[in-house]
Amino acid sequence: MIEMKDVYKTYPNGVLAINGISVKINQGEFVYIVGPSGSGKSTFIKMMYREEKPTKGSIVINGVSLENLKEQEVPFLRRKIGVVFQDFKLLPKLTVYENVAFALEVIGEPPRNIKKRVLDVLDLVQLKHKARFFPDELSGGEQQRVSIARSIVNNPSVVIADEPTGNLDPETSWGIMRLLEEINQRGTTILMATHNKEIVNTIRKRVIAIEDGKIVRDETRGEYGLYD
Ligand SMILES: Nc1ncnc2c1ncn2[C@@H]1O[C@H](COP(=O)(O)OP(=O)(O)OP(=O)(O)O)[C@@H](O)[C@H]1O
Repeated sequence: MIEMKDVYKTYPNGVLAINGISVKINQGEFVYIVGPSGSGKSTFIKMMYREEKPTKGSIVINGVSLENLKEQEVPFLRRKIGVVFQDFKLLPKLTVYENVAFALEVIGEPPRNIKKRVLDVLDLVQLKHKARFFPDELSGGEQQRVSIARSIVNNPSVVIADEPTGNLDPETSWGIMRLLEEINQRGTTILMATHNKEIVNTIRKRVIAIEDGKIVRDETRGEYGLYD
């Protein structure tokens, strides 16, 4: 479970990005985070994987309080949380296989476990046949599937996706959604910040809407709302 209590975030330049958020997200939920541009969606999710720290308030993920987490413990948190970005963030000089394997190597996974695990997740995202390709030899949708494979290769309990379909055409975006739903059906919590109205209104899930750094709406089977 993810629990935020009275969280505030002011950036060093004085911008108040999160203005008092409390929320609970249960294991296995699929949650869309929506809201206008600049409303605080990315800041909200960045605090969950400790890319940003709250100025005030507490965040507890699966019983681990992020407040008391020491810098050297952050990699342990990142094992429990997979992250997917709009611009994929693959390493250009590594192959598809190596990009995914790297996520296991950095956490010291024994080499004998790595090969099977990487091939299993590449199979899940249907890219086993492109394991030796480099990122610039793949389409945008394929690159996003590699980045999703990388995000789940450690078996995290949560996957956080910041506009995962933002750079993709509509048809490719539906494919990415099917994959995220499949991962969710295996028990992984998914948090997805998105501007994709059509997806939110078609694949209905919990919707948390953020405006001016506050939650203004939290609905079990919500709609996108009137944002651009
Ligand atoms: N690193 C930073 N330093 C200072 N201000 C920041 C930083 N990151 C974000 N902000 C500001 O915090 C506010 C919230 O930004 P955030 O990126 O969380 O919004 P968002 O809802 O994700 O927007 P978008 O939908 O455009 O991605 C904005 O006013 C933004 O300018």
